[in-house]
Amino acid sequence: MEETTYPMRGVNEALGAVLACCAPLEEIEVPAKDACGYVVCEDVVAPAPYPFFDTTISDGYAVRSAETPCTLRVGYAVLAGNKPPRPLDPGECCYVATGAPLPEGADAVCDVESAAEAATSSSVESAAEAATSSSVRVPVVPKGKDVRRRGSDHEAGEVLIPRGAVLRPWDLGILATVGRDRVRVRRRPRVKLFSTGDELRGPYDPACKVRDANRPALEALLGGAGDHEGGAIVVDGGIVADSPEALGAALDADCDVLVTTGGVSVGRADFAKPLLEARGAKIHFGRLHMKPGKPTTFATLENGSLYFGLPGNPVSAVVTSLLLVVPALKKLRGFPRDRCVPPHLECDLGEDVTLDEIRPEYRRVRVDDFRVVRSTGFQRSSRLVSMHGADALAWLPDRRAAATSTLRAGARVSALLVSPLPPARPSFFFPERETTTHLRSDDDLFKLPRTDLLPADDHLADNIRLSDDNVSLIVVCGGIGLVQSAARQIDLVCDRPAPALARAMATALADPLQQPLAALRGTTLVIAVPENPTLSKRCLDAIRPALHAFLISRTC
Ligand SMILES: Nc1nc2c(c(=O)[nH]1)N[C@H]1C(S)=C(S)[C@@H](COP(=O)(O)OP(=O)(O)OC[C@H]3O[C@@H](n4cnc5c(N)ncnc54)[C@H](O)[C@@H]3O)O[C@H]1N2
Ligand code: MOO
Repeated sequence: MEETTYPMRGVNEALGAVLACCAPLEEIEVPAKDACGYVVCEDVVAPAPYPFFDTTISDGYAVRSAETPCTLRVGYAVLAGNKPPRPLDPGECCYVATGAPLPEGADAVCDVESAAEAATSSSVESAAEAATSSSVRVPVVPKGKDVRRRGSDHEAGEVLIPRGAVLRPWDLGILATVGRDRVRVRRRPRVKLFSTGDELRGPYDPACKVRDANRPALEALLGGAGDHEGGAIVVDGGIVADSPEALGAALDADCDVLVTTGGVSVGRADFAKPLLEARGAKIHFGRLHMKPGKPTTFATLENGSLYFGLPGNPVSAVVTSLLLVVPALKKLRGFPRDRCVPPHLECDLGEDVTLDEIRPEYRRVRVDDFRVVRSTGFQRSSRLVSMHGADALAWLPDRRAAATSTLRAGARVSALLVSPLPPARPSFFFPERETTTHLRSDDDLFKLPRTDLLPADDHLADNIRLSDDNVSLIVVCGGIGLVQSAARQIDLVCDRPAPALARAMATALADPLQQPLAALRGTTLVIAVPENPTLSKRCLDAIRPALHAFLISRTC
């Protein structure tokens, strides 16, 4: 076996080298409607105050506030887009639709609902009727009520979108609001993408052995406009045969970034590195201390293009694209450096994992409830299905660095997010109370996988029903006092009481007005403890050994 001469580089060092080579591309002007995802190169400044005139934020009556409360004649109506025909006379009001200009003399608006309420039953009975009456009774309307002043959304000269921002869909609305149909942005990089390998056939070829999975995956990843994608203009270069001549022709492509997959390892048909050397390209790194992705190569070509030689194994190609190529493309697009790299989340391992002997690993994981990571299955670098459903790449140290061969469930790991996270289960949408915050941060139970914490409110029964079948333990906070509100809801959804646990907690509390509960719903244990943080902890402490035994039996 031929031994490669390239030193093994750490991923952070490699990322630093990549970003150092990526100077933001030049500025261009694009139609504002096409500017989503571009980095803007100018401060977008409001040319005029907005709104242009004093207007109203409700459908109602423009009044002179000093005259209220009173009955007023409805002199005329102004709809949005119309001009008031004349100033308001004393004793007069006018109907105004939301967004219509206020007439001179008006300094407040009484919405139609309040006018209807203030009216006697003989005159006006509903908001709809009030809107069409010829006179209206209005209550006290303070000066300025429901008035949207000229320039109160933004003043002339205000910076609405600062230079350097990534334009989002709503920013296109802002550009439209201020009448900008073109905007200065940084050019998107042009990427040329090739797959290499004699064994490969077209991605959708019905009769073949190895279909090209890398081009469709990388074209979408590098060209996609999502937060985790590259946002480049990707040109598909097709499949390149395993020969130095064919690869050499590919390397001559005119683009900002050239990406090939395959042929970067040390095999007889792996021509990328020798060819780069022969052509005098500057090779920044040729091997990485990571799994997957070891033979990843990065170079500056003679014509100035940047070159990524990614491994042919599809997972390796995708993972190294996420960690290196997407950040490079973002830097070229003008993103600030800290926004080029995938964000990371500190998570707990949801299961024991065996570490690689030599290389730190980027394991494909899903992230549950923003805190627990679980593997997407068998992690071989040819098995692209391990990317399916992956929200993040969990960084796992190698055995030597970790001084162990296995990381246990509950261990802290850093997860690099590669897609938008799925929502947490419904219970997490409820406002955190003192107890829930306290328990979550302090209690080891909640660092274990498959535990859930619910407040004792009207939604409790529904929330227990909605909890994932995989949840082993649900802790309900409160509802165990005089009226036992949690008991009724827990009864509705649980099949069997667990009286021994309830008794142990009650004994620990020694308070007749606090009756903790315990019941089983299938194999999920539901317990209800006091809301008070000290008392809830006392309950959990009383049954902790039993809970641990129960949770472990559920995990096995
Ligand atoms: N003696 C050694 N052998 C290998 C080493 C090593 O250090 N010493 N490293 C291994 C690692 S790690 C990787 S990763 C691969 C990468 O090799 P290449 O980049 O040269 O890739 P290929 O050999 O061309 O292909 C690898 C594998 O992937 C399949 N493939 C390639 N392209 C595609 C594609 N577009 N779509 C689907 N599948 C593709 C190809 O058929 C091979 O099965 O090298 C190891 N070997
Ligand atoms: O480093 Mo390779 O990319 O694991 O299979």
